[in-house]
Amino acid sequence: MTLSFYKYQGTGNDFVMIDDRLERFDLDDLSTVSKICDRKFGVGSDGLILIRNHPEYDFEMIYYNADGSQSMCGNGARCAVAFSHLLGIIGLETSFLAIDGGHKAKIVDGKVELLMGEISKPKEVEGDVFINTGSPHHLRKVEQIRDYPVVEEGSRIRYSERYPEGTNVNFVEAIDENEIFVRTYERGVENETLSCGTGVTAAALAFGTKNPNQTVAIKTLGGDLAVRYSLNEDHEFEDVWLIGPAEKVFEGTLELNEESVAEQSH
Ligand SMILES: N[C@H](CCC[C@H](N)C(=O)O)C(=O)O
Repeated sequence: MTLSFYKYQGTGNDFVMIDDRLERFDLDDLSTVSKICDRKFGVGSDGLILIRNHPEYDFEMIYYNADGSQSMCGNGARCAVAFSHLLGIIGLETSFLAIDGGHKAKIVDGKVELLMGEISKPKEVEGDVFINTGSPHHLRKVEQIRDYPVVEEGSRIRYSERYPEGTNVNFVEAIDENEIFVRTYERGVENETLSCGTGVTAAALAFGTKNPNQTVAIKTLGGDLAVRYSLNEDHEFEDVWLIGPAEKVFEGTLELNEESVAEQSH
């Protein structure tokens, strides 16, 4: 059975995208998800994204990390918007469904702006910070970030008893008043990724700026992102937008053995 796919990347966080509006992909077949994401035996990516129809939204995005686990993915959502535009499902604005609920997004000057969903209040954790921006993030302020042992320290925190479900771990260095550099160890990829959308959003909110209603510039190993947000009178985050590029890299076809694709009769 062959399935066509597209490869997208958003500041180096890369995804296999499948137009699954015919609902042929078996959502429970996690071994096929990991095979597709495998960088030696498959296409290779940080995650896999299915686009499906939805009665109340322009589309639904179903995201899997490379290990088959599921969560909200900010960069993946931005790539899903660009992909849905390419497929002609949407124009330049959309309202779509992800695992953490509905999101608005728009394509402006070739970048995708994503309105983030519910965000938890920052919690202090032994000198670090924890925020859930649709996926869980442990954040630590560091110096000389380029030399920081991201995988060693990131995996230690990710697998610590504090996080029975695991967490993503971000290391953040302040560049100036409104600019930070972020490196991320990602749960479900179990490695450092070149950028993490929900992670840089958490970093911007935790350490990004002293001036609310500002845009925080974020540098990552994979490229530049921005987060714009405002604070309401209770000092809660509101209108949090994640902004950045989402590029199509190539397209191809996947050879899937029969059991990887749900029978037509389902
Ligand atoms: N690995 C994350 C999901 C993907 C997050 C990241 N790729 C993003 O852009 O937000 C988790 O398991 O919570």
